[in-house]
Amino acid sequence: MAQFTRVSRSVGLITLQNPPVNALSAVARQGIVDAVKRALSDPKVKSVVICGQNGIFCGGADIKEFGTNITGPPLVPMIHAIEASNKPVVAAIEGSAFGGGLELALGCHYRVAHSKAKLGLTEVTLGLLPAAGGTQRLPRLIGVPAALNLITTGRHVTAAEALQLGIVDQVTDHNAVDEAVKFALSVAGKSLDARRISTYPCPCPSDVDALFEEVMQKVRQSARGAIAPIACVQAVRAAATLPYSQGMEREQELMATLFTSGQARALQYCFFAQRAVGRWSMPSGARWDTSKPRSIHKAAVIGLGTMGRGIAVALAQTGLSVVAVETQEKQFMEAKKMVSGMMERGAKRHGTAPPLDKITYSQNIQAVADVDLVIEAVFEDMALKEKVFQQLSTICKQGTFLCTNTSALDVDHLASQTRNPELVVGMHFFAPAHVMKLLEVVYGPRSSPQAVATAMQLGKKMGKVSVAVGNCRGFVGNRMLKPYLEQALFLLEEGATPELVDGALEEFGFALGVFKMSDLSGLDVGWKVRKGDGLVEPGLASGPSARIRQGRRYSPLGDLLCEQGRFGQKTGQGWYRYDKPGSRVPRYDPWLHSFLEEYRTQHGIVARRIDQQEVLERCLYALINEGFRILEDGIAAGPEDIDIIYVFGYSWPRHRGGPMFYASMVGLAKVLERLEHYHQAHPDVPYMQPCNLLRRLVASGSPPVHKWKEAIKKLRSQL
Ligand SMILES: C/C=C(\C)C(=O)SCCNC(=O)CCNC(=O)[C@H](O)C(C)(C)COP(=O)(O)OP(=O)(O)OC[C@H]1O[C@@H](n2cnc3c(N)ncnc32)[C@H](O)[C@@H]1OP(=O)(O)O
Repeated sequence: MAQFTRVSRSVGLITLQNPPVNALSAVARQGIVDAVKRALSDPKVKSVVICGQNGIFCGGADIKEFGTNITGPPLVPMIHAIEASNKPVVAAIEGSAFGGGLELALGCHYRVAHSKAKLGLTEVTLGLLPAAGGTQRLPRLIGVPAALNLITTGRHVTAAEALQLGIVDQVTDHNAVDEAVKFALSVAGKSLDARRISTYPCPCPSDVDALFEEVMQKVRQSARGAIAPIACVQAVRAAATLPYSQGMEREQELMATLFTSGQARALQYCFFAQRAVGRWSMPSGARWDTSKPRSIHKAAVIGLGTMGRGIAVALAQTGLSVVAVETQEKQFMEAKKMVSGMMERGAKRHGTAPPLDKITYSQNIQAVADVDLVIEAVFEDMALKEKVFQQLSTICKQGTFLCTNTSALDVDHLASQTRNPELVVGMHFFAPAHVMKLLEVVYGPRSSPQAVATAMQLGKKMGKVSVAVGNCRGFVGNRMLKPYLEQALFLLEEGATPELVDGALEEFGFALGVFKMSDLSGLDVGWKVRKGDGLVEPGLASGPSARIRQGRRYSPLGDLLCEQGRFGQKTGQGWYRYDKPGSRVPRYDPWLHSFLEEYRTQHGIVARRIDQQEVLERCLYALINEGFRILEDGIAAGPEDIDIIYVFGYSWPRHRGGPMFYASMVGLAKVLERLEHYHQAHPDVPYMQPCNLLRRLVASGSPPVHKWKEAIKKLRSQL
């Protein structure tokens, strides 16, 4: 797992060999310890280079080992032995040096990086801290403020930035291992006294307390309840205030509390879940590894509203030729200006040229005749979309994939409007489409595996986390959101306030509570959908039927607000009030509170005290129960798919691992018991009735989340 060879006569070359990312597994660590010993004891070796095979230095500790009985030599003494060596050791960094990989490099006396390499102390993203000396060495090397930034965010830096910060000594466009060997030859025999980072004093600003207080406040705010970033600040503080050996003790102490925490488990689950969703499968048996995608060179976007503009930008930024079609004159002119502005701002941020020439605009749908793939992004109206699909089916060349960016509508019905329904899939982007990472790829019963594979691959190329899901109203994300939103409204009816509900959800870790989020998205969006579904009945201000639709409990609160022209941020009033239309800071609105009181009186509801726990249980368990139904229906292939959709598309706090992982952490029996309780209390809310799959999982001993897929398969075969 680490090969030792002698090169250029006197350089000991140690190559990490643990594909695919040269992670520091027990065997790899043993290999390094053995190879270092060999290099140090070989009198012909005057200096040493450590590199990784296949163009990647090291992806850090082996995450798969966490939670198991870890054997083999620990990282800290291994890195100390390298630093203490009396022969110079040079790290040759190609590809990635992340987490323990960068900590290993910081134990070396010199670092040479390829210009395309990326470096980072990424442990915080896994709920940990850089506990192989990273929190103690990095601040000594680059100073406290820069180290805090890297360690608390886990962000990746380019080789150029690493050079600027002083993390690496040389950057090369040539072969980094060859350059490191040359470097090692040049430093052989030189004193290493000034090269051991652990011996450096930590450069510190004069007012350490003030600095750390300020940083801690900022980190707490952005952490949304995650504990690892806080522990990272505490560990760096130890570097700034204690001698190295005591700092190391503090690092280990803090790590011990993180290592076994539920948050670390959740974040590590997300790491693997994110990769697992790429290995998609369909109920037909079609899979990622047996379905060949087609290359897309030219794509079209139909409809340049908010979504269409974002999609066009995202496609152009991927390097594709894009035909952007908008038939309405006013929208066409406005969209052209907006799209160019979005690309220019994006390019400025990345220091690149805006890909303006990648997009051609047209007001005529005939312009899409020769594209490989179309993404329809017209208004969310089935009749309009039907018409567009009928046109596309006759205009486009043979074999063009036809995709719809719908957030809820029936993809199979749209496929039925075309000559080749197998070429039709849904591509559900999230707003703003050029920024948000999530893409739901929706397959209908007639979508071909190739169409799904192509949309999944295109999503990946666009930098999206793509999840393949089945076709049903709202797919996965929005279908689960519906009971969540409804519960929030019912809670208001019963005595809660928007502030109370949002406060509970934000404390849980959501960036925005449900009412702030609705104000941001626009209340009119849901109103329009409810009108389309025949749920809005303006005449029914009171009486028992005012709060019942289709035999189920219904809350008209949202409709009543919309009737008042309160659409949220855009009108300056919604569940909160805003200083002016378009303002973003929600403020307490006395009008809304009187309105709620009047509403309750009108409907004979006596407000009761509702606590945060009830808010969380009702909103989250309703959403989770729908998640189980989605699994039962085969709309999502596994809990990982649902969790990744929620983490990337709905700001579910990553350190809680997604709704299905969260349910497994709470305990399925407890979720079942609470759902039963709430269903008994609210029998007119059918979706609170615990789903059969949940009952069966509990009956089969509540297997851990990574075993659900298998358990579901078994349960299905028993039916
Ligand atoms: C204390 C804690 C310490 C000291 C640590 O070091 S914690 C680990 C810190 N390391 C990281 O955070 C890096 C994690 N890995 C990545 O960011 C990326 O994998 C990569 C940039 C290194 C490579 O990216 P890419 O080429 O796109 O490949 P994938 O991400 O798809 O990964 C390929 C497979 O390798 C598995 N993998 C990646 N890193 C590790 C790791 N550190 N330990 C174990 N396995 C790892 C990854 O899961 C993929 O496998 P599958 O899941 O697809 O089976």
